[in-house]
Amino acid sequence: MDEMAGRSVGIIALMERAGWAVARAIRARFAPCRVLVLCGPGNNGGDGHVAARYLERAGWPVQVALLAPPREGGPAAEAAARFSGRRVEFSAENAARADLVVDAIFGAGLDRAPSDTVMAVLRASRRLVAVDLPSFVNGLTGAVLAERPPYEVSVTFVRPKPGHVLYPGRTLCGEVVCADIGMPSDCIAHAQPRIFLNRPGLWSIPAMTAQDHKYSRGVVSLCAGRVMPGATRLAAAGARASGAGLVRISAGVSAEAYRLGAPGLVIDDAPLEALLEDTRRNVWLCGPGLTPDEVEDTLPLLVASKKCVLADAGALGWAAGAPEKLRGVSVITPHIGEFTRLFGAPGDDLVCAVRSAAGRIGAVVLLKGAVSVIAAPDGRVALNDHASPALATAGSGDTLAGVIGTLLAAGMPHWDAACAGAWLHGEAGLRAGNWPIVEALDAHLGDARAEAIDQARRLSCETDNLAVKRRA
Ligand SMILES: NC(=O)C1=CN([C@@H]2O[C@H](COP(=O)(O)OP(=O)(O)OC[C@H]3O[C@@H](n4cnc5c(N)ncnc54)[C@H](O)[C@@H]3O)[C@@H](O)[C@H]2O)[C@H](O)CC1
Ligand SMILES: [K+]
Repeated sequence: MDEMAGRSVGIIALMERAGWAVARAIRARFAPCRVLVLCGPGNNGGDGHVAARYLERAGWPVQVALLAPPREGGPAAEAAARFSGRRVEFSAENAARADLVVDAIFGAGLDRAPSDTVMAVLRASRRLVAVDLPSFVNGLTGAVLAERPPYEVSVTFVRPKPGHVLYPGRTLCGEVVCADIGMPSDCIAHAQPRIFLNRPGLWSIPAMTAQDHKYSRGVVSLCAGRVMPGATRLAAAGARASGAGLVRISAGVSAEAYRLGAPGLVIDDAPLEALLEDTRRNVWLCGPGLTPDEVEDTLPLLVASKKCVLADAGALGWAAGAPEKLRGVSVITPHIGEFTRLFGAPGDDLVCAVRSAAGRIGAVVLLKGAVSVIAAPDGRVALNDHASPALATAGSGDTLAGVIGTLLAAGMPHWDAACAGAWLHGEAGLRAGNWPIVEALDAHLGDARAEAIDQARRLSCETDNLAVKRRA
C-alpha cells in the first residue's frame, strides 16, 4: 500500500496525517506534559517528527531524540527538516526525565531485535505511546523481540496489523487506535488483504425465514462413542442451540444410553453405512468423545461418502503425526496441543503455520486460543479476538464444534462457517457472565446468532448508503 501510495498521493502527505493522528491521540488522552519523541531512521521516525511538530504547535514542551539520521532525500528526512524544535541526545537519562515518551523508532520496517541501547532507553521511560507498534513487536506475527513493560496507546494507520491482534504483542500495545490517514481506496484494494479481523460482515449467517423447515435449516449428525458421551452431547447441544433444524446422533450399541438424554435429539442405532445413504444428512461431526478406534471405524467412511466432515478432539489424536489422514475432511478445530501433535510446533508465526497446515490437508484449520487463527486452504486467514476467558473450560471446544456444524449444515462455505462459529462462540462467552459452566453457553447462542445477523445487516446498509452517496 505504502509503495503504491508513494506513486500517487506521496508518502509525505500520508506521513503528515499519520503524525497529526498521533498528536491528536496523545492530546485526547494526556494532559499537557514534557514529551520526548524517539525517532528512528525510517518512516516511523518521520511520523514521530510530524507528531512532535503538532504537539509543539499545541504548546506542549517537546524534545526529539534521534537514534540515527533519516535517509537523505526521503520523506522521513523531509519530515525531520520541518521540525525546528529542541533536539537532545538519544539516552536513558533523557527518557527518564520526560513525562511521556513517544516511540517512533521502528514500525513496519522492524527486521531484527532492537539493540541494548534502544531497549535501555525504552526501559527508562515512564509512560509510553507507540507510533504504529512498540519498536520490539513484530507487526506480522505479534512476536516480541525483547521484554519491557506495556505501552498505554499504540496509534496505527489504515488497518491494524496482526501484531496488534495476536499474542504476545497484543498485551504490550495497550489501547490500539487505528487512524484513517486518507490512504486512497485503490491502494487498499491493490494490497489485496489476506488476513482479516473476524467480524460479522466478513461472512454472513442465514437468518430464519417464514418458510423455513427443519431440513432447510440443516441437519447436523454426530458420531458418538461408548466411553465419553459428555463430549458428544455437548457438541449436539451446541448445534441445537445455535439453530440447527435437526440434530442426530449415530450411537450404535450405546443408543439406549443416549436416548436418556435431551428429548429433542434423534438417536440412531443403525449401522453408519446405512445412515450415510440419507442425502439430507450431509454434515457430520466426528471426534468429540471418540477413542482412536472409534474414529478409525467412522471417519474414513464419512470421507469416502463425500460428507462435509468437521473433525475435532479424538479424530485429531487419531491423525497425530500423520495429518494427511485427515485429507477429505472440511474443517478441523485443534487447540495448540492437538495442532502440535498433528503438524509440529507452530513457532512464532501462527498465521504462517496455520495457513500452511490448511494447505497441507486441504481443509479449513481453526487453531483455538485466546485469539483463534482460522485459515482456508486458499490462504485466507481470520483472527478471532471476539472471545472471553469464560470459554476456557472443558467442553467448550465441543460446543464450538456443534456451532460450526450448524453453520455448515445451513449451507455456509467452510471457512465462513468456521469464522462465524468462532464469533458466535465468543459472543456467547461474553454474554454468559462470570465463571459460566460450559452448559450455560448454550442459552446465549441463539441471541449471539441474531446479533451477528443484525451487525452484518447494519454494516451492509452502511456500505450501501456510502455507495449511494458516492454515486450522488
Ligand atoms: N501504513 C501507512 O500507511 C504509512 C506508514 N508510515 C509509517 O512508516 C512506517 C514504516 O516505515 P519504514 O521506513 O518502512 O520502516 P521503519 O521506520 O520501521 O524502519 C526502517 C529502518 O530501520 C531499520 N531497522 C529495522 N529494525 C532495526 C533494528 N532492530 N535495529 C536497527 N535498525 C533497524 C531498517 O533496516 C530500516 O533502515 C510505519 O510503521 C508507519 O509508522 C508512513 O508514515 C506512511 C503511511
Ligand atoms: K514504533
